[in-house]
Amino acid sequence: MSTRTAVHVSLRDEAILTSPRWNKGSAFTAEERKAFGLTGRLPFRVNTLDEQCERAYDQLQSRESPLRKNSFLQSLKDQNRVLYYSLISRHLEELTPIIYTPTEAEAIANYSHLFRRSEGLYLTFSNLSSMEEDFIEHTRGCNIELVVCTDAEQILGIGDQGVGGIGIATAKAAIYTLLAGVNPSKTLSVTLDVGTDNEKLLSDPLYVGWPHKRIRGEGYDRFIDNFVQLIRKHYPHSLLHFEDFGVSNAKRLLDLYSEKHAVFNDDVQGTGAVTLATVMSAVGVTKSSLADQRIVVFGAGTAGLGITRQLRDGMVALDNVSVSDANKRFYLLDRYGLIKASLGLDKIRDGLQEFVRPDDEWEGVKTNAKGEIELLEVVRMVKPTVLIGCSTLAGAFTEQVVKEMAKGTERPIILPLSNPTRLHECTPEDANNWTNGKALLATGSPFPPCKMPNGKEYVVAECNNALIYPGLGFGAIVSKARSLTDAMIIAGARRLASLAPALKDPDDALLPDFGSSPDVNFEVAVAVVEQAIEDGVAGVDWGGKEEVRDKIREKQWKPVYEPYVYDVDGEQ
Ligand SMILES: NC(=O)C1=CN([C@@H]2O[C@H](COP(=O)(O)OP(=O)(O)OC[C@H]3O[C@@H](n4cnc5c(N)ncnc54)[C@H](O)[C@@H]3O)[C@@H](O)[C@H]2O)C=CC1
Ligand SMILES: CC(=O)C(=O)O
Ligand SMILES: [Mg+2]
Repeated sequence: MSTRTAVHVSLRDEAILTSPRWNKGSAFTAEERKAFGLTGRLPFRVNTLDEQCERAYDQLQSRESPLRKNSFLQSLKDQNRVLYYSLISRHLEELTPIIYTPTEAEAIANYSHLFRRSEGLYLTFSNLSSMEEDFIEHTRGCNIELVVCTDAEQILGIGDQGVGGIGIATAKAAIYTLLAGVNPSKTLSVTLDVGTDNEKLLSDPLYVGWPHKRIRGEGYDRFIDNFVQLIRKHYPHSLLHFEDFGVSNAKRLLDLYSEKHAVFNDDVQGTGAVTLATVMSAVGVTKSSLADQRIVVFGAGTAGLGITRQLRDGMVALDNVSVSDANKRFYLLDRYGLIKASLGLDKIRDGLQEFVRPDDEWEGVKTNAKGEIELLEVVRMVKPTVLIGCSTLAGAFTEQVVKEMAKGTERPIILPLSNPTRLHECTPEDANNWTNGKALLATGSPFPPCKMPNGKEYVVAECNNALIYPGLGFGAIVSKARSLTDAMIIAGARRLASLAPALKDPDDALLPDFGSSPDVNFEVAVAVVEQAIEDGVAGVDWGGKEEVRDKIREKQWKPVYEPYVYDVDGEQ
């Protein structure tokens, strides 16, 4: 007999079997079958969750392509939530790339053709007048703690995906549950459908989103503001996570709302934090400090700027250098080559000004026909110790660039972070070969280990924000923090860096593997809560460090079946 307290549930019969939240399928016990009118609706045998996972895993294996596995898992999620999370938790390293990058990018790009049933909340620009009603209808009876939203303008590295963006919101929310233990019933995934500029989608007769050019300017701002005000009104203590907004909106919206609500932009802050941890781990191997690095960032968009600012803030906080000295350690490039003063205001986006290089520093340096200074020249001149790619330009880190970098530094730190896999600036294997195994590497999507010249394998760390954002967000949620402060983010990054295998063995990976990401995110959440309490922004008053750990553990949702009793006034 189970000693767990039974949950009171009011759904019966077909309604409970078709509710992904409550359905247990063949695992309903004999008593539950009787109480919920299921005896004749299920085959005789009562399965355990272990048996169900074994069967589901076999079924999954019969699908060959990653995309088919992705849609199988999506169906499973629609049928039985506990089974979905339990199955993935048991095969985390194998199945995360199926439900997240890289496969989810393919699922999103084909969203309208794969569409079977709704997931999350679709708020459409043309239905602005019913936004609140739609919102209330969808969230009735829920106690939402986390909202993940996207406007889908820059999904991973594949650009504008219109309504298909719901796929990244739900994938990011699922990762919160898998890696941090956020209760899936308390999360809301939202796509803000403001149209799309993706011509392929607009001309597709099967496109299920709003077939309209993307709304920009005042209309867009009003729509987003309506949405944010709804969240503030109905769920004032929730965390609002922005994902894959375009470069002209991501940082702007974060700044606009950060004083008013607990907001988090994953591409800016999550990517910044995981990259800070990676570089901290790498400088541990090279026995130098953050502030000693010369850092080239290729692709100065949302992620590029988020990474740059976070590394800069890390230098200031941890190495005690001034902001202006720290700014000088960075060299940013975008479509127009090196970002230098003479590029002019139209080519230098807001937020980049602090990192613009003076022209006189580059006198005499070779330019291309358009007068731009390209990556190879920058590498020649700067002799960077760190090279980061977030440009979506596959192959940008050529053999020549990487070899040039290796001439100027003993252990080049190279992070091709663009997703999905096919968009990486170089493969780790190439970077490893071109540097005779000297490069310290991490990538945005998973890659197999590289063979070192001495025959050993080098495990390539996955520098993906998923290694840290679930812990950052969960820490903010459980501490009831009014905001996710810079200090909380740095605390999370430091905790992640402290868990790097390379700390113990310099030939090992720069970050822990995804198999251990639940433990890693737990530690990140602990660091975030401790910092929130120290900074006085937490809404809880937990005493010692052990209490923080116990409370976080208590609040984690786990994919296990709770016993149910039928109750006409129970949950639904
Ligand atoms: N590993 C991770 O955790 C993360 C990886 N990313 C990846 O980073 C990439 C960029 O994402 P966002 O910053 O959100 O996009 P974004 O569109 O804001 O930034 C991309 C930047 O690269 C620039 N760019 C494009 N072509 C270029 C070229 N030929 N040369 C130089 N610069 C060029 C663009 O002008 C833009 O400024 C994507 O592939 C995304 O998947 C983003 C967030 C997290
Ligand atoms: C990982 C992620 O957030 C991105 O590639 O956009
Ligand atoms: Mg993203």
